[in-house]
Amino acid sequence: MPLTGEYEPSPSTWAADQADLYESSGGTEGTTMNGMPVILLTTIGNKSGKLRRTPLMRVEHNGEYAAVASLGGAPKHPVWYFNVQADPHVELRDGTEKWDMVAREVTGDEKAVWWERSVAAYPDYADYQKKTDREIPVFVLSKA
Ligand SMILES: C[C@H](OP(=O)(O)OC[C@@H](O)[C@@H](O)[C@@H](O)Cn1c2nc(=O)[nH]c(=O)c-2cc2ccc(O)cc21)C(=O)N[C@@H](CCC(=O)N[C@@H](CCC(=O)O)C(=O)O)C(=O)O
Repeated sequence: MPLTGEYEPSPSTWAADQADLYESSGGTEGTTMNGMPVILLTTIGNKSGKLRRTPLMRVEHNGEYAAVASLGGAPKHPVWYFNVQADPHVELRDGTEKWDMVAREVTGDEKAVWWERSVAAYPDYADYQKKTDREIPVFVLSKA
């Protein structure tokens, strides 16, 4: 069931601009960063109830995706993390395709497998984790 609600762009304009281009082009533009593939995650704001759209690096394996709450290795989680924690029903756009997904935070061995996949897809994640004592959380998104 697609998420409904009023869309509220992020104040982080570079990300909001990419999210808007990605969505408004139906996934034909705004689909990369530095030449690497990007997906678009839609969540429900856990305080506002508004739709929030967040570009993330694309990490896919057998139809499941990782959502890596890296925020460039900042000391705090990105706030979209708390949206997904509060309501794991999300939407993921990968290019022109879009699905309802259910997110679960992974830990332990499962996280290690998905972290390896994430770093393979986007090596900067390893640098971000070195930058911070915060353990960068990873959600795995499966088709609803
Ligand atoms: C700036 C802030 O954004 P954020 O949710 O913390 O997410 C920060 C970043 O992760 C986000 O900008 C990402 O898109 C950045 N980003 C990546 N961020 C990552 O963490 N990982 C990535 O792999 C990644 C890749 C990427 C690729 C392209 C690109 O353009 C951006 C990319 C934001 O939007 N804040 C809003 C609130 C947003 C929100 O969800 N509010 C909730 C409440 C949240 C709460 O406070 O609990 C609500 O509406 O209820 C505000 O300050 O008004």
